[in-house]
Amino acid sequence: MQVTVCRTEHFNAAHRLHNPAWSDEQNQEVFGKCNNPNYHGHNYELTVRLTGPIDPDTGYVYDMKNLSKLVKREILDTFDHRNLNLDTEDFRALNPTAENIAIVIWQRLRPHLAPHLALSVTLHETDRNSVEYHG
Ligand SMILES: Nc1nc2c(c(=O)[nH]1)N=C([C@H](O)[C@H](O)COP(=O)(O)OP(=O)(O)OP(=O)(O)O)CN2
Ligand SMILES: [Zn+2]
Repeated sequence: MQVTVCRTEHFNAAHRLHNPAWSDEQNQEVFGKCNNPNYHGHNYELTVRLTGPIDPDTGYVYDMKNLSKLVKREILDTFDHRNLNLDTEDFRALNPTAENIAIVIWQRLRPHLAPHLALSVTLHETDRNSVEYHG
């Protein structure tokens, strides 16, 4: 029997959507206000889901306290209250769209989880915009 456990966390970060291979005009046309040279911020809401069998000894798929600690260590400590473009190595050469942020989060978490657990992440960038990545 497979069960999914979920943990939701929040982080605040600034970013700028920009393609350095394009002209300023093209960047403005495609990314609009998200291309603001002085950056802008979002209150990101992140949900991490782990799917797997229930351990008969604990009754847990995965201890959510430990999941919280993992997300804090691997994601929040790096991204919270940072400028994603300037302060993080992850987005030095990668446009910090919601899609790319979700993939980076998944890649940061995956090595720390047992292979039998399926991992997916949902990232809300605004109340109305969200992306999902399942690996
Ligand atoms: N596929 C993607 N499209 C867009 C992304 C993205 O990461 N992936 N990002 C943006 C902007 O950065 C931002 O998320 C959009 O902000 P905004 O237009 O203010 O969105 P809201 O939901 O708050 O406002 P609405 O007016 O309801 O759209 C754009 N696109
Ligand atoms: Zn944005």
